[in-house]
Amino acid sequence: MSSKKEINEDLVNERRKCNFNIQEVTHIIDGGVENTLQRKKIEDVALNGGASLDDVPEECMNLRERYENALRKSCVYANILRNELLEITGIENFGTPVIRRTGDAFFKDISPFMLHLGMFVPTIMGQCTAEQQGIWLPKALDMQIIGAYAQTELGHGTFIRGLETTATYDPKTKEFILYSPTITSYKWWAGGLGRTANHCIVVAQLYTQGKCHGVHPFIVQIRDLDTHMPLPGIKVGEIGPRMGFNTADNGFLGFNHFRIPRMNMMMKNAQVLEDGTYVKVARHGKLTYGTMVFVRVTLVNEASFNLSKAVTIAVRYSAVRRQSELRPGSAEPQILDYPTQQHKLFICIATAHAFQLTANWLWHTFTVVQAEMRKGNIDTLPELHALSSCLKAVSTSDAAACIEQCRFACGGHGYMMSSNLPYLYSFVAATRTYEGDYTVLLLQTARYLVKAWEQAEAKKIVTPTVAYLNRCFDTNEKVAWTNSPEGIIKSFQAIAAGKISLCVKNIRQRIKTGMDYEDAWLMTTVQLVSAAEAHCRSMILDTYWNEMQRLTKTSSDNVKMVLYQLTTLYLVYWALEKSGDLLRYTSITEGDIDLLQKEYEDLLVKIRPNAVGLVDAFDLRDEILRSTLGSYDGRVYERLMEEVQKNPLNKVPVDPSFQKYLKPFMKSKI
Ligand SMILES: CCCCCCCCCC/C=C\CCCCCCC/C=C/C(=O)SCCNC(=O)CCNC(=O)[C@H](O)C(C)(C)COP(=O)(O)OP(=O)(O)OC[C@H]1O[C@@H](n2cnc3c(N)ncnc32)[C@H](O)[C@@H]1OP(=O)(O)O
Ligand SMILES: Cc1cc2nc3c(=O)[nH]c(=O)nc-3n(C[C@H](O)[C@H](O)[C@H](O)COP(=O)(O)OP(=O)(O)OC[C@H]3O[C@@H](n4cnc5c(N)ncnc54)[C@H](O)[C@@H]3O)c2cc1C
Repeated sequence: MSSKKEINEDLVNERRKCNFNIQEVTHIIDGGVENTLQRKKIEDVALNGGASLDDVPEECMNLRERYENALRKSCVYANILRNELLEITGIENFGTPVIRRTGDAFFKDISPFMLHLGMFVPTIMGQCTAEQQGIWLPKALDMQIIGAYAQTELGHGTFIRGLETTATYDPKTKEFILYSPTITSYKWWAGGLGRTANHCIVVAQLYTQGKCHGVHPFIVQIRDLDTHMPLPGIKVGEIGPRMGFNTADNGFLGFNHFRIPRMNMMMKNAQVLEDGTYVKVARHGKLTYGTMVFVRVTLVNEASFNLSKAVTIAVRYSAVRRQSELRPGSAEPQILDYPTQQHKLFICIATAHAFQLTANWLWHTFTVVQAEMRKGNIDTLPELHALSSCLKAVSTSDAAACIEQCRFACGGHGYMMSSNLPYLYSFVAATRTYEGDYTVLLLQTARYLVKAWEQAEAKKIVTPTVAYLNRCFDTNEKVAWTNSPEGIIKSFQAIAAGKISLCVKNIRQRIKTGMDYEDAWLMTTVQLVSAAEAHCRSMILDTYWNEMQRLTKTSSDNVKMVLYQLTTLYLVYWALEKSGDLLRYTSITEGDIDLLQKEYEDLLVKIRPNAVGLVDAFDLRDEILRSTLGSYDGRVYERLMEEVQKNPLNKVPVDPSFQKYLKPFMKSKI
């Protein structure tokens, strides 16, 4: 066991073995040297005081203490944010992933301000007119008002058109009347709504001049700004303990004929004039869903970031942990030396890279589409919706599975809250559901793919992300298998095209048997989800491979080599995972699959000496990792012991409940 200041010897050796320049890889992950410098600057400012650390671990507090503690830290952090960080990032980038990342040094669970910054402010930016932004944005950015995003109801989350809350315009008073007509119409789940927010965005069915115009967003004050009491006509509270997000005070909200001024309707995309006339401004009916698209785009980055944390913890721990013996009497190996452990972990490093590069690419696409829309061109929105839907679904789902694998890789200690792995898992598991459930979003992408297929069939040129359909359309034969990165990507495109084609064929056949289109679609949804997933995987593989090629053009040889090995590992891993599909849609043989398996195992051996270097390259400060198992110095056992001292149960040698229950119980007769 190392002394307090020392770095664990095994980790020292691992770092000595690493044969590439770690900083170079950090710059690639960050998207350039400038970004790394900016990130470090933000981290230095945000984490300067080490204000994040709790005397008692969050998990040892009761619900109320946890909430209060999270609020205390949120205020500390928000002060740093508005007084110092905003100046560094600029308003337009204040929600930058880097700020989100430094926030994790303060909260193991979640900040009650998360939704204010993550959705309330972006919705004001995206759904308000310039005049409305002038009113709300400065107050929101300065946190004079704190908001939530209340869309989901007890009865409906997925099906937004089915929301029941009504906002009825009264031209006499120039107000909207908000009403919750049923128990299922109560808003449910909104983060920050239960105890913290004094305002929220409410998505409600708009009625004016006796007609319903569908769901629209409104900005609503729900609590008094001085007393914080709910305003008359508002019923608000916390929904109760959940698997994670326990400090986010997710809330419920009901309205009893609650009135808000006309101008509190967010009017960028549609307006209600003083006399009650409804005016549609937007050229696309779904622009009111804009905040969701934005958050889905950011969630791909979230998936990568959280996974990079989990795998840093698990790889460092696996270098420190020794277990079993390979031969009788031999020294216990580091568990990282077991190929099965490498199989669990190296794919997680590669996945974090794949999602990071895909997230950067998606963010760029998002900004291009936004710029086009500002010019009045909405043609690229459907493609963005299809892209962000499937990438959000697959990246959050894969990241959750990988984080759970990292926990498995840490054995019993991984189950400790102090490892931080359970927190990471519960956070990312929620991302698979919120902001659009996995299946539901893949079905949105499937709609787009079926249309694209029909266009390809009509010999029309389709959009860039589905351009492979034009190429694959005429191929009746199986695609020729070649074992190369390009060959694997092409094969995945063939799988996606084959699956989409089959879906279209099955829908048409079902219609021929007398089904209407909706039923034929419904009966094909299992295959449609699979087709959308295949399309998404082909895009991730393609983006990861091509972006890594581009980004390493000027890198040193060893960096090129290790990143090539990692990218190839990812491609080969997925080829093996989907070998059934490859056998169906390409000319791959059993022999080729054996070769792929061998290549995969060889790659594990090659990557092994650089494993710790690769996770060090994520450059995650200990304050952000917050893990007894994953710190840079590898003092795993000391930290586990230190954590025991902080456990309130250990404050007294005999628990008071002994006298109360255990002693009388033991002394009682059977
Ligand atoms: C001080 C402390 C600091 C702490 C640090 C803070 C740092 C801040 C930074 C934070 C950064 C990141 C973290 C963010 C974290 C956020 C946490 C979020 C928590 C969770 C929030 C929520 O969950 S909010 C609620 C989300 N709800 C949903 O997503 C619902 C899902 N359902 C839907 O989207 C729709 O109902 C659905 C699309 C499924 C169907 O809609 P519907 O109207 O019925 O449409 P359809 O009939 O199916 O389709 C019609 C056509 O419309 C097209 N379409 C649908 N949606 C869109 C769209 N969004 N854009 C464009 N087009 C769309 C669809 O494709 C159809 O087209 P077609 O041509 O007719 O086929
Ligand atoms: C931690 C957390 C935080 C949240 N924060 C917020 C927030 O701040 N604001 C907010 O408004 N909401 C929030 N939500 C709500 C969230 O957006 C919804 O829970 C989510 O969109 C899923 O909707 P649902 O709960 O109605 O699930 P349901 O739609 O009821 O899904 C249940 C099952 O039915 C399936 N299903 C549903 N519809 C279909 C379909 N058409 N085809 C096939 N299968 C279908 C789904 O795949 C799923 O398996 C939060 C949720 C969580 C868990």
